[in-house]
Amino acid sequence: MSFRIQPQPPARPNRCQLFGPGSRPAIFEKMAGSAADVINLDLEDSVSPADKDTARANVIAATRDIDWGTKTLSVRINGLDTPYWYRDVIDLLEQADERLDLIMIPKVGCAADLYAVDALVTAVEHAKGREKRLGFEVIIESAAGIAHVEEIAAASPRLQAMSLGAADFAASMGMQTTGIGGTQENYYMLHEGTKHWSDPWHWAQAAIVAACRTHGVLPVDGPFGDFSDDEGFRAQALRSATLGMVGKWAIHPKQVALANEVFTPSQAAVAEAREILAAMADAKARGEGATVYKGRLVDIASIKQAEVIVRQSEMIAGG
Ligand SMILES: CC(=O)SCCNC(=O)CCNC(=O)[C@H](O)C(C)(C)COP(=O)(O)OP(=O)(O)OC[C@H]1O[C@@H](n2cnc3c(N)ncnc32)[C@H](O)[C@@H]1OP(=O)(O)O
Ligand SMILES: O=CC(=O)O
Ligand SMILES: [Mg+2]
Repeated sequence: MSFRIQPQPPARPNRCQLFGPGSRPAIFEKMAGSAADVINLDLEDSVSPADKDTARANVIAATRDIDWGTKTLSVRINGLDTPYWYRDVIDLLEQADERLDLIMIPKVGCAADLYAVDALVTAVEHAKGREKRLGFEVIIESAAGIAHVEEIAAASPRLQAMSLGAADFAASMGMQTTGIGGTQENYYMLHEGTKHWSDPWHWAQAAIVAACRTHGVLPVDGPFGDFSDDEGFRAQALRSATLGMVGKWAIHPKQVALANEVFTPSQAAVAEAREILAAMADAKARGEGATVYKGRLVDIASIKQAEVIVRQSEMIAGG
């Protein structure tokens, strides 16, 4: 137990983060017109080294020239192990419109990574007199990242969201797969001759959710590479939502509606949550801490569970 109140994460919708390469400005208007809550313009792994400077210029122009509506606008910078990241940060902070909400820092391995970026961002913000304080999001996608996930979640007051990056994570962990998320053919239990597939991403997701919930950060599931497999995407997203994640990346526009559907609490789920709250209000009026709802126990913890669903639904409706 702890006497500390668990902090709430930022109250903004984050059901789907739509990615697009910064080197492909022709799709920026399409991204802006999508139903994604968050837009991630990429300067990192979807951009070839030869295109890094052009992509950076495209993205900076897009913060000024494109109407992003009420979306959260984020740019994924290059990793701290590259020669590009400092120029990404300086040019974005010196030249991008204050419409930019977040930068996403990939491949974070320890809290000091965020400290370093925070120091640079803070210096340029002061030097340029930027009034809007830039937020951060990070990707956990390495062995070091998952080993230090809790200190990373606590590392900066700018941090708003943390994603699992299945592709780089698999590579860093030495996993025998080229799949990006989803079921892995060889990860099964055998019971009386029948295969039961298990979820190799589960433990990392659970670690991320726990770190995020401890420190008031939004936990997000990253990419699902096979964009021709809608049911595979939905199954992965449903598992993530059940574990406590608030959204998932889309690496193709057809994944946006799938993510929004899964991470928006259904009308039935909201109605049931409200009924549980009503049943508990009646129980409280009778001086009881526990009661029966549809043949099952509900008690004071059930109020908190129901409030998670109602709060998420109201926040999405209001956003
Ligand atoms: C592991 C990681 O790091 S994941 C994150 C980094 N990766 C990325 O950002 C990749 C993002 N996705 C993409 O670049 C592209 O979607 C690709 C390369 C996967 C596929 O691109 P295409 O071959 O153009 O796909 P496709 O032909 O199916 O596109 C259909 C339509 O959607 C548009 N489109 C494609 N990708 C996007 C996108 N990310 N956002 C918005 N619109 C898009 C196309 O322009 C096309 O529009 P049209 O019908 O008006 O012509
Ligand atoms: O950056 C994302 C990943 O899966 O790697
Ligand atoms: Mg990656």
